[in-house]
Amino acid sequence: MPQPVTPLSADLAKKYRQQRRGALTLYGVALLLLLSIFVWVLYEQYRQEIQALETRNAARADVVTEWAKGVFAQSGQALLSIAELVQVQGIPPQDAPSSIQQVLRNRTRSVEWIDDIGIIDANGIVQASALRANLVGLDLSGSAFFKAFRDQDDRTKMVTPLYSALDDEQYYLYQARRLTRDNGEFGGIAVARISPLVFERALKRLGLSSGESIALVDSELKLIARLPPLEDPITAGWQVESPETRMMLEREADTWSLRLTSPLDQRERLFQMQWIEELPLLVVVGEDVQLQLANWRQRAGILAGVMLLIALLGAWGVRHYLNRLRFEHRLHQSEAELRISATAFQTHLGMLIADANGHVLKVNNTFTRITGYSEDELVGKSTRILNSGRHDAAFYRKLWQRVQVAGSWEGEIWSRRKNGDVFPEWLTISAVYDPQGALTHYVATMSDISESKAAEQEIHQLAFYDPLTGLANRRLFMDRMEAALKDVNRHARWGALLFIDIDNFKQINDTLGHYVGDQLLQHLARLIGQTLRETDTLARLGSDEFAVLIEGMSQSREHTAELAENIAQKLQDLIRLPVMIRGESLNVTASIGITVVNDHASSVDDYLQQADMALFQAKSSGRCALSFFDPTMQAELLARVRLENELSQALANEEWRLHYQPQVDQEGRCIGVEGLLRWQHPERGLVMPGEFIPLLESTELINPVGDWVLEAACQQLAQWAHQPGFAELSVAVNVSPLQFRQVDFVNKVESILQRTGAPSHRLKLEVTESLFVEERDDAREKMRQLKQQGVRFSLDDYGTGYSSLAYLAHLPLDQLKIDQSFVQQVIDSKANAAIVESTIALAQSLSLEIVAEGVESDAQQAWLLAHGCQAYQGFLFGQPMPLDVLEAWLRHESLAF
Ligand SMILES: Nc1nc2c(ncn2[C@@H]2O[C@H](COP(=O)(O)O[C@H]3[C@@H](O)[C@H](n4cnc5c(=O)[nH]c(N)nc54)O[C@@H]3COP(=O)(O)O)[C@@H](O)[C@H]2O)c(=O)[nH]1
Repeated sequence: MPQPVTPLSADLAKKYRQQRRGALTLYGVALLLLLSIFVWVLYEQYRQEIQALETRNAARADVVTEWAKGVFAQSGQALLSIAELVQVQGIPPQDAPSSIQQVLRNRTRSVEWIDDIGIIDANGIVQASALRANLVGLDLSGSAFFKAFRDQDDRTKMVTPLYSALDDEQYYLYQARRLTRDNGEFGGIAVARISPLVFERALKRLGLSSGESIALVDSELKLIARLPPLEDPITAGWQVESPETRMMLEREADTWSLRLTSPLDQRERLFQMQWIEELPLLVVVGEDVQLQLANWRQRAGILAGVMLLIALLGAWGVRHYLNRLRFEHRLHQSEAELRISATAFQTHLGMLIADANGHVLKVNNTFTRITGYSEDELVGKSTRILNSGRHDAAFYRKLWQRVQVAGSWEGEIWSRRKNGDVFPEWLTISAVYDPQGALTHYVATMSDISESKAAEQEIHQLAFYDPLTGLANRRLFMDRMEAALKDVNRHARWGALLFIDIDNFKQINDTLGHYVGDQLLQHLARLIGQTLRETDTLARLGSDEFAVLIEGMSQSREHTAELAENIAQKLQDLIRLPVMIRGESLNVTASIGITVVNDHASSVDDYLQQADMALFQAKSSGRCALSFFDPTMQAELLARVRLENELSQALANEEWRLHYQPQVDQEGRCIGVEGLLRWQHPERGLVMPGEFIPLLESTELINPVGDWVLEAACQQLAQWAHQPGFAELSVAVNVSPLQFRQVDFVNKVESILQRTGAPSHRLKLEVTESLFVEERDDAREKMRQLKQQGVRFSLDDYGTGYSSLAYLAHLPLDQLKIDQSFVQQVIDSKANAAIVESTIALAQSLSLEIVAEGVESDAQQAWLLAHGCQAYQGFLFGQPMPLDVLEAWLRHESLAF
């Protein structure tokens, strides 16, 4: 019992893909999260580092600021004491050094960073200098800081940016204090000169960490002091060019922090800048960012390493998981495939697995069912056990070569069942290779195609063979003809095509029944087949029509025709031999049409048509005839076909006309007319019945056309019935035997009479003796029925047939019509005269009217009258004429009688 194959491998693959996608997504999300945390931690640390740096810088800046403030507070104190002293003592004159000079010196010495102290009077003249007597008397009234004190009453003290000293051209800071007299007036200023070196020395004492820088800059961004010290030319008074710093100065903030590349040593630093309150001094503390972030970078490196490790561990885990997933998926897939294989193995196809040596390893149930061998009987055996013996060694050699080269072979092959039956199968053999490319197995699938082969054979048989005789049918015959035409050309040898038609076969069928007819056909098929060579083709094309194709007969047309004629005669002789079927001895003959196949330019249809025409000609010349195709006959037949087509359209095109020929009595008075059919052809004009009546009869078109004649004649009778001079006229019409034999002929005539209202006793139907050759009783009965309606009958063309007089006597006839061939010879031929005489006598004895047709001369009329015939029809009295001409003629004649 095959197991259900679920889930399908497509589902498995989908599930596997989903799980794999899930795992990868989870890993990716975790990695992203971890990376985010890592970045966040690093950023936080960085931020803290920078913050710590800023805090440290600010603290340092505060220290420097406080220290600088202290410096200027001390020197300011010294200046204050001098100011108080001057207020008390006043400014001594230049030439009288006083104790004030000493005070100035003392103060200069007491505050180590004061380079010199001087006093400038209210006019801006240097009055005293602690250390530089040469400065005394110098006029500084134009200096900015002096003007500031002189012009601003409320200014008490001031520290200047760096100024270059006039004496030594060194840069100094100047700290000044207003001197006020007792009366409160401006008394000048006390000025302390402070060397920038004092700051440098002081900063050195602060001690710098690596990468740290501390600088003091004046309000005009001139460098006062800087640690670590810079090399020449960057010394005190050096103008710091830093757009960022200038920008910050312009913002007028007290303190700020910014990160920039130092314009002094080009190292990137985080700077803390801070104005020293009330002093034109800017403290700039910087820390080398890269140096300070070294630890942070180290930590970041470690963190990145950890992060990478985690990512790798995660990747390893995911990979491991995916591998496991893949393994499980393959496992499931393999299981599913195994189940599929197991199920597939048990299919409606027979399956066999053999090893590389062709020894059976396994077969399925279907194989067992088809071959009859159980698995146990086959396992270990060579697959040759199944060979049917219908194929030679070369066949099997090619088969296995194909398997080796292409990896597989498939085709139709005969095999043998266990019970010995040979059967056709559709076999597929596939070679199986291991991953190294070595052949390991063969897998064969097979299906028993006996039934489909049989059906195929049957279909082929039905499609190409006649079921009754087993001969080729028209289709197969046409194919063979096609092939033969090619051969004619290739081998330059002519052939012949014979159409054989059994004479009067229909009669045999009708009289002896279809079974006998079939038996006869089978007998003839065998007979003809035995006579012909194997290379000839015999086919049954229609009910009793056989065709024979004989190829490669001769290189000359005449010889081919001669041979074909001999064969045809031989066949006719054989067919003529009596045969016993169902106790009946049958003698049949055959007509044969022959055409020589000599030209590949003509098509198969052309040749079939030629043979058909030849057969038609043969049959036209009577039973057991033989005829060769004649091109003139072909032209005639084509004309006939064209005429047939035109005739079939004539009724619809209203091309039929009825002309009337008068019939007169011995006085010349018109006693009736004969209606004669004419065809008003659109191109050929008026066509006489001799040209078309036979064709109308052979195509049975005579029936509808005959109906039209009857209808036209009756309508005319009805019209004349009320016209004086016409009412007494009878109208005779020719009725073909075919028309008369119609089952409903009597009904048709009756209904025409009824419909038109024609007086039935004025209608005369002209019938010929041939009507009574077959089914004479039926004819007589129909005549009798119509006679009861008043219709009259005339026996036309009397004398040309061989009617039994005894039988004629029993027919309900009214008139005998002497054929014109006798009438016209009545004067010149005694024989004809005798026939006419006896005909008149017969009519008289049977009490029949007698009318002579074809009377052309007075002598003929006189003779006829002399011998008792008193009614005449002929050109002597009038030709067949259209109605209006006839009516005019009658009026003229009626005047005459
Ligand atoms: N079934 C039908 N057959 C018909 C019909 N109409 C005519 N026919 C048959 O055609 C035959 C020829 O007819 P047609 O050519 O019209 O010839 C008729 C006369 O014209 C001709 N005739 C009469 N008098 C003379 C004469 O003095 N000389 C002369 N050479 N010919 C003459 O005879 C024909 C009449 O013959 P018949 O019918 O036997 O009286 C015609 O024979 C019919 O068989 C039709 O409607 N249906």
